[in-house]
Amino acid sequence: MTDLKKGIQNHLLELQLEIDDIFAKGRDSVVSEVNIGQIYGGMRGVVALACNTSYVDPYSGLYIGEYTTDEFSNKLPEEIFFLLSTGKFPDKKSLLNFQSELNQRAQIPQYVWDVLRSLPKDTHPMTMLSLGILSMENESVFKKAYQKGMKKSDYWKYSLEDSMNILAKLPALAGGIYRIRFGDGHLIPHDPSLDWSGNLAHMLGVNDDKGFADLMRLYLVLHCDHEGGNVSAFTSRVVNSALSDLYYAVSAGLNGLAGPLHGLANQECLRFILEIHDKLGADPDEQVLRAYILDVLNSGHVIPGYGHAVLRVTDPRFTAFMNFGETNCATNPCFKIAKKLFSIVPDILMHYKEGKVANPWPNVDAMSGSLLNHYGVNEFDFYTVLFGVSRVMGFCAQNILAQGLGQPIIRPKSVTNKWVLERLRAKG
Ligand SMILES: CC(=O)SCCNC(=O)CCNC(=O)[C@H](O)C(C)(C)COP(=O)(O)OP(=O)(O)OC[C@H]1O[C@@H](n2cnc3c(N)ncnc32)[C@H](O)[C@@H]1OP(=O)(O)O
Ligand SMILES: O=C([O-])CC(=O)C(=O)O
Repeated sequence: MTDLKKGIQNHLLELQLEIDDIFAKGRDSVVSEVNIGQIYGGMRGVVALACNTSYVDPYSGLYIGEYTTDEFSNKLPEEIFFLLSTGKFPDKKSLLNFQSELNQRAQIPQYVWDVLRSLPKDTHPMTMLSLGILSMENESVFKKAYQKGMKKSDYWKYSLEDSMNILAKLPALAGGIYRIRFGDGHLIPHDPSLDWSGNLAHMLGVNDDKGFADLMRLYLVLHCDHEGGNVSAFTSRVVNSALSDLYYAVSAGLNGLAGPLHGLANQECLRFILEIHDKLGADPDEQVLRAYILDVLNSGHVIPGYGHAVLRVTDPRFTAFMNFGETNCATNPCFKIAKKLFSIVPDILMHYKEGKVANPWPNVDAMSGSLLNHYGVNEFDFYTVLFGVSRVMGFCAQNILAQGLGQPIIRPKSVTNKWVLERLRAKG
C-alpha cells in the first residue's frame, strides 16, 4: 500500500472516530436553521454539509487542516493533495513516492487528443478540459470494480486510483489544450525529471523563465480547494454521491467552475483590466477610473474578482498573488491596473446601493490573470483551465473522504411556492 493510501486510511479512522463522538454527543442538535429567504437565495449561510479537506473562515480565509493560506502557500501542489486527503503533509519519502506514481500515470491515451482535435477551433478551453476528462471515463477502475460487486468499504480505494490517474494526466492535458487551441498543435512531451507544476509550466511551452514555473506552483497551490459548498466542489460531490465515478464527477465539477460567477471570473478579470487599459490608458486617473467602475455597475454588470459568498475580507489568496506580483511583475501594466482597482473598487462596492454587496473585497481571481499576462499567457480564455487543474485536487480529495466515510447520496428536499405559502398561512 502506498504512503498516500495508508495516510488516507488513518485519516478516515480519525475522522470516523470524531463523527462517532459528534453523533454520541448530539446527533439531533440543531446547528443551522433555514429561512424562506435562504430557500430562494442560493442557500447562502445554511450549514448543511460536512467537508474535512478544507475550511473557509469569513475573516481569515482558507484553511487546509490547521494551516492558514500563508502557512501552506510555499508548498508543492503534491504536498497539498496529501494534506487535503490525509490531513498531514507528506515526509520526503512519501512525497517522492507520490511524485513517482504520478509520473508513471502521466501518459494520455491517443483517443483523447483525437477527440480534442476534432472540436471546432473556437471551442472554449474549459469545454476541452471537461470533455478530455470525460472522454477517459471508460478507464475508470471504480466503475469496473463496482460492476464486479466491490464492497462499499472499498469504494474510496478505487476512487483514489481514479484520482491518481486523473491528476497525473492533468498537466499534459492542460498543456495539450493550450497548444491545440492557441498554438500550432504540436505537443510537448511530459518530462519525468520535473514535478507536477514544473511539468505544467514545461508542457505549456510559453516561457522558460523560473518565475513562470514558480507562478505555476503557486497557482496550483492557491486554487486547490475551498471547502465543500462552492459550486464546483459541491457539484462534483453530488454527482459522485450517486456513485458516478470520478471521471464523471470531475468533469461535472469543472462545468460548474466554467461559470463567470465562479472560476471563469479569472478570465473576466483580465478582460476587464485590458478594457480599462485600452479605454483609459496604462495609468488611469483615479476619478476617471471611479466613474468607469460606476458605469459598469449601473449598466447591471458585476465587477469581476470582487465579492464572495463566504469571505468578508480581502482573500488571503489574492494577497499571496499580490505579494508574488510585487516581487516578480511590479512593472507589468496589467498588474499596476489590478493594484489600482484594489485601491478603488472596495470603497465603491461598500457604498453601492446601500451596501447590498455583502463583501466588497477582492477574491483570488482579481489578481491571478495579471501575473499570467506578465509571463506571456495572454489567451485569457485559458485561465480557468489552470484553475481547474488545481481544483481537481479538491474534488478528488473531497470525494475520496466522503466515500471512505460511507456518506450517502445527496438529495435535499425542494418545495413549491404553494407549499411555502401554505406553511406561512398555517403559522398565521
Ligand atoms: C473562485 C471564485 O468563485 S471567487 C468568486 C468569483 N466571482 C466573481 O468575482 C464575480 C463577481 N462577484 C459576484 O458576482 C458575487 O460577489 C459572488 C457570485 C462571488 C457572490 O455572490 P453572493 O454571495 O450572492 O454575493 P452578495 O450577497 O454580495 O450579492 C448581493 C448583491 O450584490 C451584488 N454583487 C456581489 N458582488 C458584486 C460585484 N463584484 N460587483 C457588482 N455587484 C456585486 C450581487 O450581484 C447581488 O446583487 P442582486 O441583489 O442585484 O442580485
Ligand atoms: O468558495 C466559493 O464560493 C468560491 C470558490 O470556490 C473560491 O473562492 O475558490
